[in-house]
Amino acid sequence: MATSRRLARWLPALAAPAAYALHQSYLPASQSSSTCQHSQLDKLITREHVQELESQGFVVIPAAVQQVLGHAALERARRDASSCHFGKSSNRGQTVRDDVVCWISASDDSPGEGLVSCGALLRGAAAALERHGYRGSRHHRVPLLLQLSRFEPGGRGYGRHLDCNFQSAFELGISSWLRAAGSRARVLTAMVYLNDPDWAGRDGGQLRIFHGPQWDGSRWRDHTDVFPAGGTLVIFKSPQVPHQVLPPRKVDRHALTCWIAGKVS
Ligand SMILES: O=C(O)CCC(=O)C(=O)O
Ligand SMILES: [Fe+2]
Repeated sequence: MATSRRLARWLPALAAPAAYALHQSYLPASQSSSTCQHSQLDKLITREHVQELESQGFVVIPAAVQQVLGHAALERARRDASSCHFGKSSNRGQTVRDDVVCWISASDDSPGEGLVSCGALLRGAAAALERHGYRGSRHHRVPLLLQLSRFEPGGRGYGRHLDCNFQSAFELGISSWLRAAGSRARVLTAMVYLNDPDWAGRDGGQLRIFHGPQWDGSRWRDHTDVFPAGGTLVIFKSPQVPHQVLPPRKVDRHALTCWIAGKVS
């Protein structure tokens, strides 16, 4: 009797750390942002970029790969991307999603020199933002695995979504909710496009970022379309910025994505 009363007293105290440990075990392997610093990216990113990200939720830096790593590196990464082995993503949910993906490991050279150098650039984004005073989130963790996605012409793109899944354990069921721990921890999405640098309007495939009403000088718009031109770097706040991918029209569309975890400030 005394034992069961003691157990009843200790059980809640034991359950909380156990639940925390279980939750942590579902987070993707990651490193602190300071271990992923990229000195050339630190020079490209400015205080103005950081202010744009803080105020409007996203920032777009055209030709970032070319400026930091050079044109040849972008071409190497494009070649590497075209020879990856892609499969359907396990994270499909209710949203239309017609891409195929391949996971690129930061601790492995096998995806090719071009992809590895673009991955290192992306993985340096959190440290570069911190260096220039970013305050939107903190305690950044950078994953070891990056997503390479391919959208093919004729598909439906990727419907409007957030990169964080905030559905409750009741809605998802406990095991899917635990598996979504990594997605809930995301605070920043950093992406580079590995396409033709001259990607144009007729090619489709825009990333449509929804930001609420903004005056663009001639009319109110609630979204901005970003062309996935090769080398463009896009960073946005994962929990707050809904976005979608319009279907590409003629050629395959490749993007390398790094989801940075942390705490929203
Ligand atoms: O490729 C893009 O532009 C965005 C892809 C995307 O939204 C995602 O993978 O979650
Ligand atoms: Fe997304």
